[in-house]
Amino acid sequence: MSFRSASSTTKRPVIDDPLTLALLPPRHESPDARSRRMRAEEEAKRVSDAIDERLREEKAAAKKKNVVRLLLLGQSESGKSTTLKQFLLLADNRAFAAERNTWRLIVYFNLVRSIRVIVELLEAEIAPASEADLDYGELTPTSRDPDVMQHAQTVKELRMRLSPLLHVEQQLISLMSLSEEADSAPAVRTPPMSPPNSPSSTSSESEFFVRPNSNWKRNLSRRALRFSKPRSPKSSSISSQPADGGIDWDDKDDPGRVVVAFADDMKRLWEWKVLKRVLRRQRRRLEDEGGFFLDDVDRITSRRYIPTDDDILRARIKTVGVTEHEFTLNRPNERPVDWKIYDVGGARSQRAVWAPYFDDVNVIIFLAPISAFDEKLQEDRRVNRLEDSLTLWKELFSNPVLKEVPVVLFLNKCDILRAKIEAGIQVTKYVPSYGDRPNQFEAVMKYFKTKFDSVRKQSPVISERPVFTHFTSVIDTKTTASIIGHVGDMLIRENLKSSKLL
Ligand SMILES: Nc1nc2c(ncn2[C@@H]2O[C@H](COP(=O)(O)OP(=O)(O)OP(=O)(O)O)[C@@H](O)[C@H]2O)c(=O)[nH]1
Ligand SMILES: [Mg+2]
Repeated sequence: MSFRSASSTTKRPVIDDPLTLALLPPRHESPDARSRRMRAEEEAKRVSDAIDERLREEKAAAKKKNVVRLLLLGQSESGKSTTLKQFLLLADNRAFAAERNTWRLIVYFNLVRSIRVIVELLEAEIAPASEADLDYGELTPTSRDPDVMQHAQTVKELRMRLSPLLHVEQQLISLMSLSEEADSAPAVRTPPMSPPNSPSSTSSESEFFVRPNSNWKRNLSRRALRFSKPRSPKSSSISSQPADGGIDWDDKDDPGRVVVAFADDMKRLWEWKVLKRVLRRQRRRLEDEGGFFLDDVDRITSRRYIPTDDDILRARIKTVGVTEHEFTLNRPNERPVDWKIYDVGGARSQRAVWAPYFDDVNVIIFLAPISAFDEKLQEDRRVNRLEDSLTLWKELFSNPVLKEVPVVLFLNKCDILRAKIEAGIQVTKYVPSYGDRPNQFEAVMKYFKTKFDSVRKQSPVISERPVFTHFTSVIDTKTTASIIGHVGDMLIRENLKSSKLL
């Protein structure tokens, strides 16, 4: 809305439009009258501009009011993107239908990466002692497992034999990178985060990521379907690719062909007792790590493999930057609610971008993977992952902007926590304050919750603000759907209390 003043000129233009004429200044206007008129017009313009501004603000507020804006926070691999996938599935149970062929490639990528991690673990075990391995007290190499050392030649041959399979990882990275370059946002591999001499700084420490909103999935899917390019009339009648994707047996470049060809090698390697010994020695539980598919080799290497929803939830691709997703959730007997979810990267280098979202969201889900009590941060091998989660949680509660924002805490990866406890891992060894409490799943869960509760209670800013805590395993669709329902109910209750939300 704006008022326009017609300019007063001494010489009146010849105008035959009646409305324009009506707005012209009076014919014989005195200087006083002219300045009064000009002041009035300026005032009218000021009022008009103020109204314009208020309308803009009201429109933006109304727009915000109808949308629940949710920010997912937590360290890397805490389960943020997996939680987002659960929301998308809940909004539309066919959410992944068009993406399965893309996820097939990601599952292969995760599977082959596990093989590379294993080969590198074995190689590190048989490598000649380096300076980093020396025990400076005694000036002797740290003890090597002779049972493993006697397989040194086998390990060397293994890399040779598996090289076509290891090459698939590079092939898939190129495909994903090219997909990104198509959107002029090239993908980058994260550099190893540990100090160069750290024993754990093998190349398996670096992790591939894709940039947000770069349409990498769509492009990768298109590239995946390149494998089903138009065939000659002779071959088009009998296509060896399933209609919804899967391996194209006519294309020698389809990565699935190599993955299938190495199925037995992968299974044998995973069952190799020497490997199990190395993993035990290094206290490495690959089966608890994101994107682990070695227990499903038979299924994944079947000739017509299409990922299930569960596979997609378990597949791992690291987030960098912030991705935004909008959708509508319809719940029985409730009015539909529009959601906008911000999924951020959780690695340390990514956390600087979180704060600007704090005052623009009306709920935060913070994910803390409590199974990580015995793990170190990939970015800094000196820091325990549970400690890092608590530090982040503390920082969240010292931010005054969040006084008004309800926070939901997901103490996540409870399934892995249970598996670790059942495997006999002693919590007190990694968390000495646990003392001689029973090394039992429920007791450990409760103890970790009290730690998060006490951080909140000590917060100088928001100690009174209620926090809604859930024990979660966000790869589990059924329980996560019900927890998401509770989050929705909580928002409605909070809305009634404060009339600020929804
Ligand atoms: N077993 C199990 N796996 C989980 C759980 N939550 C997440 N995962 C897996 O852990 C891996 C990492 O999860 P993501 O959702 O990618 O983690 P993120 O927080 O988005 O990580 P960044 O993008 O690096 O910040 C994935 O392979 C998930 O399938 C859980 O509760 N249980
Ligand atoms: Mg993520």
